[in-house]
This record gives sequence, C-alpha cells and structure tokens, in this order.
Amino acid sequence: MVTAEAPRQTGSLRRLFAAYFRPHLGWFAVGTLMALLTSLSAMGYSLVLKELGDRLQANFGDEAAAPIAGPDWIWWIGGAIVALSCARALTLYLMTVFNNTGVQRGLVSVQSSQFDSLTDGDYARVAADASGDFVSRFINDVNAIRDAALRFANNFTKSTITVIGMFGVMIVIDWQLTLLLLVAYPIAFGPVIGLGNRIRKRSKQAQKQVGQVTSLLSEGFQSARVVKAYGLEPYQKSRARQGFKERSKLFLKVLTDRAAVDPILEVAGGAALAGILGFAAWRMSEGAMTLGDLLGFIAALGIVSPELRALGTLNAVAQEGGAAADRVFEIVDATTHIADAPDAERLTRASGQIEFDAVTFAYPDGTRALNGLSFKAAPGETVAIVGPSGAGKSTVFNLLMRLYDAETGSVRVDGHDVRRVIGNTLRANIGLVAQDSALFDDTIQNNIALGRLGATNAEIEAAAKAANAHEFISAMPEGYQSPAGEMGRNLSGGQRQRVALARAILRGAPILLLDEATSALDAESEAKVQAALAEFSRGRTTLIIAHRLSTVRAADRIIVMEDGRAVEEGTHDTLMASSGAYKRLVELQLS
Ligand SMILES: Nc1ncnc2c1ncn2[C@@H]1O[C@H](COP(=O)(O)OP(=O)(O)OP(=O)(O)O)[C@@H](O)[C@H]1O
Repeated sequence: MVTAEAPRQTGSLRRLFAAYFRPHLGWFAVGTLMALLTSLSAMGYSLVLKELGDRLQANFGDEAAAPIAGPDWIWWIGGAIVALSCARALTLYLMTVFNNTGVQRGLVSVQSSQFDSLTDGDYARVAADASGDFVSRFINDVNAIRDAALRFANNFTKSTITVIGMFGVMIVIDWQLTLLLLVAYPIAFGPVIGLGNRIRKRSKQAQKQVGQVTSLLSEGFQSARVVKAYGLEPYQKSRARQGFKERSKLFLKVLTDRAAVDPILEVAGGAALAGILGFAAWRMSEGAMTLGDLLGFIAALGIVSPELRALGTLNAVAQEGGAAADRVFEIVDATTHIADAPDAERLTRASGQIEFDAVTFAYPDGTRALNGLSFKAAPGETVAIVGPSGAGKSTVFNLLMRLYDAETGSVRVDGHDVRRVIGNTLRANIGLVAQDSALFDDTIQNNIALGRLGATNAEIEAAAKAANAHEFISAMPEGYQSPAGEMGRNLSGGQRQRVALARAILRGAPILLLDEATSALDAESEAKVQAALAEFSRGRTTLIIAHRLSTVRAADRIIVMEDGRAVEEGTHDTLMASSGAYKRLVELQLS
C-alpha cells in the first residue's frame, strides 16, 4: 500500500539532493555518462550474441557450410564480445568511482551542516537531548543516506537507461515476446512498493533506537569507575543487553522486510523466464523466431533482470534514506530562538557592570529556576553568589552569557540588554570557569590557548603560572605538549580546574565567572589560586559561585539566593551580624 507519507519521503530526498549534492553535480554527470556507456556496451553485447546465433544457425542449418572453426566472423564476433565486456567493466568502474566521489563530498556537506546548526543553534537544544542521539545522527543516519545516494547514483541512471535500451533491443528482436514480458514484470512491483513504505517507518524507529544504544554505551564507559565501585556490572550488563535486544528486534524487522523484496522479484523473474522460453519454443517451431533471436533475447533478459531488480529494491533503500534525510532536516531546520536581533549592537570592551532586573526564568522542560531575581555588580567588583543547591546560581551565569533568555525582566551588561547585543561580542567580554572544566582531547597548551586564539607561548605560560598550573604541567613528560585526554581524563580534577582557570585568565575578559572553579583544589592550591585570582580580578567584575563559604569570604559583596531570588545581600561581616540565611549556611558548614 502506498501511504500519503511516500511523497514526503521523496520530497526530503529531493531537498537533500538540492541542498548538498547538487554542488557536486559534475561528478555525477561524468558518472551518468559512464552509466550510459555501460548500458550501450550491454546493448551491443546482446546484439552481437543475436548476430552470433543467426550466423551459427545459418552455418549449421546448411549441411554444405564450412566447419565451425573455419569462418573469419567467429574471430570477429569473439573479439567484439571481449571488447564490449572490457568497455562495460571499465565504464562500470569509472561510474562507481565518480559517483562515490560525488556522494562522499555531498555527505561531508550534510554532516557539516548538521554540526554547524547544532553548534550555532540554541544551547538548550544540545543540553536537552542525550549525546548518543546526536552521535547516531552523524554516523547511522549518514550511513543510510550514503546507501541511498550511492544506489541512486549508481543504479538509477544505469538501470533506467539499461532497461529502456534493452527493451528497445528486445522489441527489435521480437516485439510480441517483449509485450509478454512487459505484462509479466509490473505485477511484481506492487508488493515491492508496499514493502518500501513499511521499511521506511521501521527504519526511522530503528535509527532512533540506535541513538539510545549509543547513549547507553557512552554513558556506560564514561562511568566505568562508578560501575566498578558500586558493583553495578550486572545492572549495566542487563541494561546494555536490553538495548542490544531491542535494537536487534527492530533491525530484524527491517531486514526481514528488505529480504522479502528479492524473492518476490526472483519468483516474478523465474515465472517470466519460463513463460518466455515456452513462448519462444512455440514461435521457433512456427519459424517466426530464429536461434539468434532467442540468444539475443535471453542475453538481453539476463542483463535487464538485475537492473529491474535493482530498480525494484531502490524504493526500499530510498525510504530508509528518506527517513534519515527527515532526521537531518529536523536538525538543520530547527528554529534558533537565541539569535542576534537584526539591529543588535556590538558590545565593545565592557567596563563590566552587570544588572539583573526582576528576572524570571524556567528551563524548556518547565523547571522554574529564577523567580524575580534582582542584583547589580559594579565594574571591578567581586560578588559571590551563595545558596542551597538548586537555588538558581548557575542559571544566573547561563542567562548572563545569554545561553537562554529571561521570561520577564532583563539582564544587562554595561546598561545594554543582553538580547540587544551581538552574542559573540557579549561572550568575548566573559571568561567562564565552570564545574565541568571542559578540556578537549588536545595538548594542554592548546587547551589553554582556546581562551584567546592567537596568544603567544609566553602569554600561555604566564596564564598557567597565575593559575598555579605551570609547575605540574612542566613536570609532565611532554610538558605543555602533553595530551589532556578525552574530557581531560589524563589530569586530576584539581589539575583540570587549574588548566581551565589558566584559559580564563588568558582570555583577559572584563567579566570573570567562576562556578565552583576551585572546588577540586586542596587547601594549599586553593589559597595560591585565590591569591592569583585576587590579583587577576583586579579591575574585572567577578562573579563567584562556591559552596565552600571560606572561598567567598573575601568577596566585596555576597548575594544569598533561595528559590530563584536574592534573599540577602552584604559583606561577610554584615551578613554574619544580621543572623539571616547566610549565617545559617555558615553555621551549617562549620558544624
Ligand atoms: N538544563 C536544565 N534543564 C532543566 N532544568 C534545569 C537545567 N539546569 C538546571 N535546572 C534546574 O533549575 C534549577 C536551578 O538550577 P541551578 O543549576 O541554577 O542551581 P544551582 O543553585 O546552581 O545548584 P547547584 O549549587 O547544585 O549547582 C534547579 O531546579 C535545576 O534542577
């Protein structure tokens, strides 16, 4: 059954082609030319066989004719068959190479476009979904598109041209026999198209499920330590097994549907062949058909059958590719809510004044995080934000960097609403050190250099010294060139934080955001880093989030947050004197 969704699928594929493959049309054009030559060689092949049959019949039919090895035309026909086979082989090879090149280049554009969209788009989108789902889109969906694109490029033109050409040859040889074939074949195609639609639905489900398995795997390996420590091996193994089983169940359904396509075409092909042979035998006995006609016809049928079969299965592959193309466009077409306003201004180097004015905010899943938060930080001031877990402290940073927009109220830097300035220029004024120190699988030097691309080695080293990181980096086997490992796994938690600090220091931005930036440091390291930070943050506005209250004592001002709003504000001494929420927090920590 053809459902209403089928045209939508071909629509996605057509759009995918126009957007990503058309720029590489030159490769496909040469591939198509080669396909044409392949088809012409095939047509020549069956015509030569017909010629051979006719001459053989003429020779053997005539008692007085010369013996078989005698006539020159045997050599001529043998040579033609070899030459046509070579031409067919060479053009097939070149067709595949050219089409593959076009497809691979198109796929690079598909992947880049997905990645660009995710990287430039809303942070909320990446934060909301499991990373495995994204990984799967880049690997599995792209594989499905590759299969569909290659099959289209390699089979569609070649098969169509060959089928049309070969039917032409067949009509020339015996039009009545051809007519019989034309009636027999299409009967097989109805069920094949129906299967294609079922395959598309299932493969979409299967591709989604691959994302879940990928997430499960990456999560499993990343938390290998906890798994061992808590003896969670059986739990993990059963989760993984469940995921694998579901995957194989779904995949098996797709494969089963796919596997039915060939047999259907096989049976139809067999029935057609039997009919043709019977009909041909009758026609030959009537003298209406020659041996050459039969040889040529069977050769043509041998060439046309796999091409028809390829065209028959193309629908199924296209449906799978279409499902993957849909998922690509889900990403590429997603609306970006946090985009620069058309009249957004550049924020040049800010003096660092920060203002939250009655800000309310809920995350996309509905979790309320800020409920009318108001506070100010003057240029050069160090303000600590404290409060119980979930009070909304990190959310303050998210809104200040405009990763999300406030529901009501406004967030301002130097008097400019962050929604009215160009995002890049806003963030260029901010240096962030977060709980997850976000190191990349690159050298330590490059990890620090990400703070300000183009910084000199001397500047990088100076930043590392200020972050109390120079000593441990120099002691590593390859010094600054040592690899940090995936997510910085080659370093300890405290070392990672110091590298991240060095990165922020190198950035030299007028606003510094520290979210539990020294939480993993031992007391001695923290004291050193605090001293360096005190020096560095002079003249910069610094917002500090820390649970360890000793870290925030020296701040110019402390804001205490509860339930998404500021409930107290003052210096350590004034807050201690007022016996409010801050004093309770301090006493709780001391006890
Ligand atoms: N990406 C997110 N999606 C949905 N809800 C979120 C997200 N991030 C935080 N929240 C929720 O928003 C509220 C405030 O979180 P936030 O991280 O700002 O608190 P916090 O004070 O920094 O906590 P902590 O001290 O534990 O880091 C919490 O209820 C939290 O569960």
